[in-house]
Amino acid sequence: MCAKSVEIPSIHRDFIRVDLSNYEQRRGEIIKTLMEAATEHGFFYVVNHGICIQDIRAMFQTSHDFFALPDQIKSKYTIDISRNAGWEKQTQVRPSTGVADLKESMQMGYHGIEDKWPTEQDSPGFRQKCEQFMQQCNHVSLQLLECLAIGLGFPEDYFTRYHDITQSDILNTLRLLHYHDITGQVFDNNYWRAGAHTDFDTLTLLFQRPGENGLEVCPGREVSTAFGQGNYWSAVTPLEGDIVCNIGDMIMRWSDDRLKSNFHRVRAPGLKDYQGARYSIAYFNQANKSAVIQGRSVYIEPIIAGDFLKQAMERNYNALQKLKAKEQMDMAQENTLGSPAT
Ligand SMILES: O=C(O)CCC(=O)C(=O)O
Ligand SMILES: [Fe+2]
Repeated sequence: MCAKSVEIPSIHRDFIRVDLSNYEQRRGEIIKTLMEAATEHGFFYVVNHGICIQDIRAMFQTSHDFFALPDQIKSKYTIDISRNAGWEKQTQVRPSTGVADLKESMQMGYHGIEDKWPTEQDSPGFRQKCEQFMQQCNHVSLQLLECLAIGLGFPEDYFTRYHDITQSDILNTLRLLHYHDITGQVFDNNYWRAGAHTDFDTLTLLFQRPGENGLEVCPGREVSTAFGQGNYWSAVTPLEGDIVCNIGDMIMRWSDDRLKSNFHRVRAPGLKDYQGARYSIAYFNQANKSAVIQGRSVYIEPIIAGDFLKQAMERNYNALQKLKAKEQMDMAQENTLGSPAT
């Protein structure tokens, strides 16, 4: 399965740039461009979004400083999967690869995670910077969600009223990612900085740093089977200040598949590439846990957002168990075939 996803060829794509400047005056134009981007590629750049480069750089610096702490300190904030908050290092195994991503990450939410915020002593300014950045990401996200609702023919608050960060059941998450420096190292084909996956959420905002390449997408309608075994992968080049946005599974279902969530991954660079560290920052929008996700034509069966996520995680877990069982069977078969005849 993993080897196959490597075999999919790559092509260059120019992803659509959605310009959010003069939002109120240009909303109609923005909706048009956004709908094209969200229904065709599912991945697009968002530019002139109002988060200034200095703030983005400062957030990256905060992330860098946190990850530079000894593991002993970071492990005080080890991830709690049930709250999707905290620190993990090389523990996320994707069903597309069967091995842990070559990365560490730190996830923070809005409510109920007091024990997962690093103390001021451990990471000065971390909480304040993250919370400020989350507010900025939320502002951009609400504009995009509003435009998507109108573009789909719904009332403008159709999605935004279910992404209410003042509610205690908000699931929006800020994820800081650090892919380690692997200079001089060579990994097998099934090792990825982030294995192929779709996001479970409604809308992801992703910040990258120039030169730290590796993000690839298998866009929209072309994905036909599981784990990125669609037609072509395309690189999503990091452009400083621009946000890379992608549609997630939750809003794909909510929109009866009109908005397209698609597979993406982060390649582990080879010896000929830049193999230094990569830092990225993702802001995942998810509907409030109690929100009802209901389509109008294809997915008319309502589902609570919390259950949707639970089911998505269970599907992932089951796919991983299946992969492991298959690997064990293959290994047992190889051993049998390879054992000397008696
Ligand atoms: O780091 C990246 O560029 C992508 C991360 C990602 O896809 C994720 O965390 O879901
Ligand atoms: Fe992702």
